[in-house]
Order: sequence, then C-alpha cells, then structure tokens
Amino acid sequence: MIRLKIKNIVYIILYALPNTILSFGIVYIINNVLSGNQAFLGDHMGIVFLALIGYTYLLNIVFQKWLNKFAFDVLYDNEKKIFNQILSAPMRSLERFGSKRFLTAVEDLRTFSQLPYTVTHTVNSVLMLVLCLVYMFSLSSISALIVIGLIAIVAACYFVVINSMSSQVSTLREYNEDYYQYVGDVIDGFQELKLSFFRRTNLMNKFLVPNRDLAKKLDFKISYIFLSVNLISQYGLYVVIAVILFVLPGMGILPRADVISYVVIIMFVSGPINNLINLQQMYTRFIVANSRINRFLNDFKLLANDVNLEVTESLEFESLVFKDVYFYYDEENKESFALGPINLEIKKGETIFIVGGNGSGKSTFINALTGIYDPSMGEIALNGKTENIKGDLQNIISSVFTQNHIFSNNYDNYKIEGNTFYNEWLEIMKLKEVVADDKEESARRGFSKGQSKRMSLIFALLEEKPIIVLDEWAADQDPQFRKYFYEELIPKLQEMGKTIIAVTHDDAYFHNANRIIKFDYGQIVRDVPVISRQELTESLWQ
Ligand SMILES: Nc1ncnc2c1ncn2[C@@H]1O[C@H](COP(=O)(O)OP(=O)(O)OP(=O)(O)O)[C@@H](O)[C@H]1O
Repeated sequence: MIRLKIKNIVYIILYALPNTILSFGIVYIINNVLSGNQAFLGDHMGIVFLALIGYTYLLNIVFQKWLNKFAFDVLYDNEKKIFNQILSAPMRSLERFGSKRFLTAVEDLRTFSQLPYTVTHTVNSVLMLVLCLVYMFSLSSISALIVIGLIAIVAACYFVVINSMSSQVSTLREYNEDYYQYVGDVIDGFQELKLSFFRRTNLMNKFLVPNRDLAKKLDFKISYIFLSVNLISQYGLYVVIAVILFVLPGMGILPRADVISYVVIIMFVSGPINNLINLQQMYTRFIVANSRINRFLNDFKLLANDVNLEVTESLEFESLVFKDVYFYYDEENKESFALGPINLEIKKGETIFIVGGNGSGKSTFINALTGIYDPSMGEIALNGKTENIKGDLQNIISSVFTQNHIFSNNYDNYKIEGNTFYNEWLEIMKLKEVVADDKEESARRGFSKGQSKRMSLIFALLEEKPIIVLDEWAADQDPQFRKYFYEELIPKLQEMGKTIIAVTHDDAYFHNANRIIKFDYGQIVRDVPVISRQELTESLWQ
C-alpha cells in the first residue's frame, strides 16, 4: 500500500542534509561554548545560534507540510480505494472473508495518521545520532567505538524484543476482529439478544469476556514489553554515561577535557535515541497494518469483469438464456451445495414464480441471474449476447432481496421530490398515510418490515428497469396486502411491461404467474406454464 517513490526519497534527502548540518551546528556551538572555547564566546555567536534554530525550524515546517500531504494522500486515497475495492469485490469474497474485514481495514488505515510524526522524528533522530557519533569520533575514536559498542548492545537487546512482538501485535488485531463480530451481532441481533437471557449471558461470558480478557492480557503484555524496553534504553544510557565519566578517563582513553563534550553529546543524543526506540512500536504497528491492508486488498481484489460496470444506455430486454449453468459455493468440495445444471429461457413480459423447499437453491439462482454470483460453469446469454454481459444484466434488473435494505441516502439517479410516479406509487403501496411527504428523509425513516419492503419495491420501480426480481417479497405482508400484491400489483406491473421473476412460497397465488419454475437440490425439477389452477397443482406436486 505504501510505496516510497524516488521523488519521495529525494525530498527526504533534500530535507535531511541541510537539517543535519544545521542541527550539527547547534550541538557544535553548545559544546564549544560549554568548554570555554574563546572563538565561540563572542556576541555574534548568539545571533548565529538563534539563526540556526530559526532555519532548522523553518526547514522542519516545510518538510512537515510535504510529509503531511504524503501521509494524508496515503490515508485518504486508501480509504477511497478500500471502499471501491469492497464495492467492486465479488459477493462471494465478502461472504467468504466476512464483512468485519472491511471494518478492521478501515481501522488499520487510521494508524497511518501517525505517519508524519513518526517519519519526521525518525529522520531527525537518526541524523542527530549519526552527527553526534561523528563528533565523538573526531574527539577520540577509541572512546567513540566503545560508546557505539555499548549503544549497539542496548539497541540489539531492544530489536530482538521488538521483532518478537509483531506476531503478537497481529494476534491482538485478530482478537479485535472477533470483537467487531460480536459488536455486529449486538447491533444486528439486539432483539434476539433481548429475548434470551442465555443468549445474552453466553455471548457475554463465553465469547466477549474471554475475548476481551485475552486481548487485555496481550495488549497489556505488549505495552509492558514496549515500556520495559524503553526503560532499558533510558537506563542503558546512564550506564554509557557512567562508562564515559569513570571508566574511559581512568583507562587514559578519553582526555578529561573531552569528558564534558562526550557527556553533553550523549545527553543531547539521548532524546533522539529514546525517540527511535519509542517510534519502533509505531513501525511495528505500521508494518502490521500495512500487511493486513495489503492482504485485504488482495483478498478483495478487483475482478476484471467487475470493474467499470456502468449504465451506458437504457437497454431493451428480449431474452435471458441459461445454458448448462452451474454454480458452486465451494469449488473444491463437490459434495457441497451446487446449483445446476440450469437450462432455461426467460422471455420479455413473462411473470415467473420460482418455487421450492428451503435450501433448494432459489436465492442462489437469483444471485446467479442478477450477476451477483459468477457461474462456475456454463453460459448466460442476454438478448443473444454471452460476452461481458454482467454490466448489461445489472442495467436491466432491479431487485428487492429477502433482507432488503433502505439506504440512509439516495445513491440512485432518480429524485423522489416532486416525482409524480413516486407519489402515485406511494398511494398504490398504501404508504401515503405513513410517508407524509415526498422528502428523502421521510422515505428513509424507520418502517415496519412489510412497509420497508413496499418502500424498497417503489425504489426498485423508480430505477425503470425492464426486469424486476423479488425474493420472498410478499412474505412480510399482511394477508390482505399479500392478496392485493398477487391479484392487483402483479397485473399492474405486467401492464407496465415488466418481466417479473419472484421467489415465493405462497402456493395459494401460484396461478397468478405465467410460469412456475420449481427447484430441488439446486436443480430445476419443474418448469410449467400456468394454464389452469387445477392443472398447475397436478403438474407441480405430482
Ligand atoms: N453464502 C453461502 N455459502 C455457502 N453455502 C450457502 C450460502 N448461501 C446458501 N448456501 C447453501 O446453498 C443452498 C441453497 O441455499 P438458497 O439460499 O439458495 O436456498 P433457498 O431455496 O433460497 O432457501 P429458502 O427458501 O430457505 O430461502 C443451501 O444448502 C445453503 O446452505
């Protein structure tokens, strides 16, 4: 997800070099003034000193601006990318990997808001460290080597511990993914949870509490280790200072006169070293977040035929033909449920009821028909065309699914305000008293299940597509409205020239279709025209 281009590296170098020289100037002046170097005690040195501070400040501001832009590009562009990816991903990917992956990817991305702070501090700290080491070498190379050796030991201890942490940080994220699943269950299944004491306590005691306890333990362990390691670095520096004060001069390696410079340098560099150590945990988090986002982008990768599915022009519908179409939920496991072979032709203006027992494959068939599932085998021809028809299919079909959803905003191209068709259908759907006006917010308020299905059907009709697919639409309607739907609304939709494909269990109204297709074990076991009610019953159930 994050790739440093040559241009970015050049920017960092352009910032780092002058910043290094200026910062070095600051340390150099401090040291020389402290050691009483006459050349540095004039009045002008104060002005030079302040000027250096001013320049480094300005340089940092300019760099911060560039870095912030880079980080915000990464953050906000990837937010859009992740949204686009999830919207373009095949339904099967979402079903397979779970929608919580989307939530956690969005959260992982937020980690990168810390990127500018982390990078600036890292660059500054590394430079300061390098400069101070160079300065130490210029005073006494052997002492510098010993000090570097000591710092390297402290750093090595640190990195060993940190490296062992990334898998634990990753495990913590997995606990949090499960946690989000429970959050989703509480939001979506609140009623069911309210209804059952056992369900509530089991969710709490067997899932949420163990999950949060494990997460807390691990989070605490990770924070504790990070904290301990940070303390090692701080106290390690005191050890280094002790060596400079008491060991090196005693061994005659470091002249007494240079001890002050060494200590000042070490004190000066302790801030950057601590920074680098503290920032490591940010890098660990970045690495984990980056690899998780890459995994998300990879798992939900765009399928070529899902990209650029756009409405180009309104398309006439003539026929839809399935030729030996199969669909497997699990391609590897041939024992699992399979739809197919499906062979059928749907013609313009037909009213087809899809019937069959639970789990017989009706909804799976609807998903294949609407292009939501790609067939595993076989061919679907729309108006005789078989290549790249997915976009066309979606341009001619509107649908109300079993679990309909009324969006919080109007994401469609129609307007409902002042729309006579909309107002007319509010009357037809007997929603006029429920929805007082034709404002968007009135159409998107809370409804009863049956009312929300009626509203979804109005929205589907507003799309003005020739085929309308309804999955158990009438199941949530009261008996009166259900009768009204089959006996008046369906004929009205037929008059409008719609091709209707409706999944239904309402056998009392099967005769209101032109054709009944019955599924069993994923296959079409009956495909009968409706001639009379009597004949229909015989041909369907015998
Ligand atoms: N997302 C899925 N992943 C794996 N298997 C699935 C998935 N959705 C459905 N199935 C399986 O596919 C089979 C057909 O399910 P489908 O939902 O198409 O049946 P249906 O005829 O619509 O049933 P119902 O009348 O209960 O709505 C079932 O065995 C079901 O378990």
